[in-house]
Amino acid sequence: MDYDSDSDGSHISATPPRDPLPRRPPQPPPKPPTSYKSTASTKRSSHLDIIFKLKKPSSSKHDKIEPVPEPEPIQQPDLPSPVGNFPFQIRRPSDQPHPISIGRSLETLPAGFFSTRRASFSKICKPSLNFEPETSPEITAEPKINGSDGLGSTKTCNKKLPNLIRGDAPLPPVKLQKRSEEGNFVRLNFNGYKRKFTAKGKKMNSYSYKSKYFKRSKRRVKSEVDTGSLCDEEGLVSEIKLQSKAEKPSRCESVEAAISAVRSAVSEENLVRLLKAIYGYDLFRDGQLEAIKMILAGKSTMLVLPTGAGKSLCYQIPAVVLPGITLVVSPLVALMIDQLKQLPPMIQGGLLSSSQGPEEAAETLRMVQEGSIKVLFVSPERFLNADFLSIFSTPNSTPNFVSLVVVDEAHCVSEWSHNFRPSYMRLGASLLRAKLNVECILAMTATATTTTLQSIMSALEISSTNLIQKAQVRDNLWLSVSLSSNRMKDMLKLMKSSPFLEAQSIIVYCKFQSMYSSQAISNFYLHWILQSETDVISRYLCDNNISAKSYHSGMLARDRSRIQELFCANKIRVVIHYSLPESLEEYVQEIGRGGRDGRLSYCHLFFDDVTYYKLRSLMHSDGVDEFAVNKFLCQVFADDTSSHSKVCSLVKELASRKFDMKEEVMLTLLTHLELGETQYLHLLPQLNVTCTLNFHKTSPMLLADKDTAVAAILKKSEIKQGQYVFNIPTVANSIGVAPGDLSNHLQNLKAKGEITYELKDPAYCYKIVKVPSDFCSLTELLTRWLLDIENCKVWKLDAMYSSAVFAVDTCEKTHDCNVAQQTTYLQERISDYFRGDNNLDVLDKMGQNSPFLRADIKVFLQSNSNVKFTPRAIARIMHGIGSPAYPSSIWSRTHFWGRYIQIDFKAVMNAAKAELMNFVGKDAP
Ligand SMILES: Nc1ncnc2c1ncn2[C@@H]1O[C@H](COP(=O)(O)OP(=O)(O)OP(=O)(O)O)[C@@H](O)[C@H]1O
Repeated sequence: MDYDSDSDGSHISATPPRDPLPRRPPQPPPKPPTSYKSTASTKRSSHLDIIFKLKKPSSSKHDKIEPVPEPEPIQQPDLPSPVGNFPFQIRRPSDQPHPISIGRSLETLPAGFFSTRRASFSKICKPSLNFEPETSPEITAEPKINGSDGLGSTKTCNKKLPNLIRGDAPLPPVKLQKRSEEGNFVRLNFNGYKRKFTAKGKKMNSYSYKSKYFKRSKRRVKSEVDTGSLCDEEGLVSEIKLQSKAEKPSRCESVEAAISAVRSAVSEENLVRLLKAIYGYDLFRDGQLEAIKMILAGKSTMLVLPTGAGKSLCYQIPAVVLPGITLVVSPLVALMIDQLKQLPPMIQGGLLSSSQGPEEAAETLRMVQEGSIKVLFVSPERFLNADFLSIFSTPNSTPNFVSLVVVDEAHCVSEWSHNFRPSYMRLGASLLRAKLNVECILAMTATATTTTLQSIMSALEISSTNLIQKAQVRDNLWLSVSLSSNRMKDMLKLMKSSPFLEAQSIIVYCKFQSMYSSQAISNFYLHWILQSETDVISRYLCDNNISAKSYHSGMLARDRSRIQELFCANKIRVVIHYSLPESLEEYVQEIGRGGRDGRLSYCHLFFDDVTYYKLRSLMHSDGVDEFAVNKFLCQVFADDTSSHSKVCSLVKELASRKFDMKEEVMLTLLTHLELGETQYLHLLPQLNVTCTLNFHKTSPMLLADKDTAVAAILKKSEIKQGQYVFNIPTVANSIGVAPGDLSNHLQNLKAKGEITYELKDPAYCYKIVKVPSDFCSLTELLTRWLLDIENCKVWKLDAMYSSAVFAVDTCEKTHDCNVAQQTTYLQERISDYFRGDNNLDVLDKMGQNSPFLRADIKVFLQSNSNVKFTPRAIARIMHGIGSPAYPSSIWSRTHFWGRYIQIDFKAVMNAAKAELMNFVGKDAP
């Protein structure tokens, strides 16, 4: 395949670029869904005409690669915005001038449509959303959630701010921000003022002082008072709660006494006493006491509490009472660090992460073994490590036995959740019991549908009677939604209106990062630059005198943690979604960043159809076909030998391109092959498998005479430019040692000055346990499973989009648009969704066909006749999404990139399949 070909001749198009298309017949009436699995048949047709304004298209390549577009000026005069009202109108799509109904027309977009600037803003003279709640609560209203805030909260932002992506950026490659739960958002100190505080000490747990993570700039932290604020040069202010040293001794004594009391009798009275002694709180919040009692009774528990409702306390209290270690499994290092920081001073904590140096990890393990760590945070990948597991396979009498395993973000266990992680599949109850000898498991999440809960509880063997579930959205969050065709302008207006204007801290969630090309210093190359939407928006806000900082996964960890620290402890009063979330789970989790101290907070969501279409396409970016799964399986088992002790490896990048499969998808398949009904393989920790080695002291032959490893290296290496290049597992297998042992041996030789070497090519490593007897049925099974996951993601997005459309519609109907009405509607909708209500209305606004689709595919195939395509690869290109074998940096240059984003992905795949059959006769896959 020629990736360098810039011109594919695809400027010749069957689609008349700017002519209006014939109308499609109206959509059939909606059908109620049956289950998320049968997405295609369960989605309801739109009863609304969803429209959007078509901008003058740009078909020039150069238009596509313009730098970040600035928002267009508002064409119409500003309407007065009454205080407390939305500064613009919430409207149904049909309010837009010159509507083009997606239901009836516009099956294709002119080339480059999505690369044009944003549609211009138009104001509508319709009733506006009134932000005055019926009961007129103040923004400083007291907590509404159960229980009191006692000493106030120290824990505010932190963790799992979901992986977001981008908004309506111009076409060249649409790309989700690197998936990370740390989030991509703009954080604001709306008032932008600076305050200087001095403070007396930092809150630390007894272990944390050793960690590099807790070093803080002395310039910014000085000690004086118990509660202070940090302030950086740009005026972002964050409050930190600090613990007075004088308080410690008496507190420790009362904690000891309270722990003994609970150990002798797990009564409510004793637990409240312990709560007071450790945290200073007077009351448990809803669900906490019940969960703690259940865990202390040794019962595995499923806990579903909203974000910020106080889940951490539900394992921290048992951790001090139970005799052994509490292992907390978290999906992200940032999350672990944050949770470790939040441990009360009397709970000794530690963490093990891949980002630690060997000395730091060894020190933590030493402390674990001597029993001086009570709470240990680990990633699920750690469970692949036999050495780690062996530490805990000890009798209950030793200091390092595990009393409790906490699975945080437990929804990651389920493939039907919004954030499935294959490594979480490893946390099945049978493995935890067998390897860790643990009886009690606590699974915690803030967002899970009934289906997700069922799959978590079945994997972790938690009885249905041990489910503690409270409302998914706290009632101190006021929710509103508006459709916007110029989100930047609308957001600015929103922020400059009440009550947003009064808020000190605002989070703006963004979705995408996009690649923009820019002329490089040398004129010969075009460079692609990753630009995060958060950067664009924060720059725009700063230009408009609002102090804002960008925070996204593409930033340096150091910069990120500085911004996080500065903002973290602030009481976030406003959450703005600049882009549609991918699911109601994601929405709920993100709005949960607001009002964590229980005070009233406002959450506004902007949505638009363009973002919806882009996201809908992206939901198909992980999908794979039977053909690819079959090729993948053949490769995985290609190395089968009679000896099952041999280690096989699959270089991630190469395999990903070869099978056109994302790395996470390959890992999902491999994990299924290990943990599915039949165990076909045993996964090992990932390794860099390609070694490039130089000899320095002794000649290679002489060294090989006395060293069998070196002899094997000489035998199995290729010599490239005088260097020995070999595969670590291959050499290790040939001398019957583990790859890790060979690596250690190489390190010794290096220390003696004999060799230098470099390792590259991260690879999945595994041992084959059993070769499948029937590749075809296994292929079919795995493909079906992945397809169900793909459909589930699409359904979740449709449910999110429909909720936004219906919330706007609800407002429209009342002509009064009070934010309370939207809040009530969204709360009900969210609870129906999480309950798994089968009557949930879900719009299906995707077109099913276009008269030009087949003809365009034909032209595309003709102009790329030297390239092999699958129907899915063609559909991805027509939807403007890159894949490992057809990267967006190359394929976004085609004229057809993203042209059929509004036609259902499967319909495009079917058309591509038919055209491929015509084009290559019987050879189409
Ligand atoms: N009983 C209580 N009384 C007062 N404040 C509490 C109580 N329990 C917890 N909190 C405070 O509530 C805040 C949020 O708690 P926590 O971080 O445990 O929430 P969470 O449910 O784990 O949130 P997330 O879903 O983001 O992980 C913390 O500041 C915590 O100290």
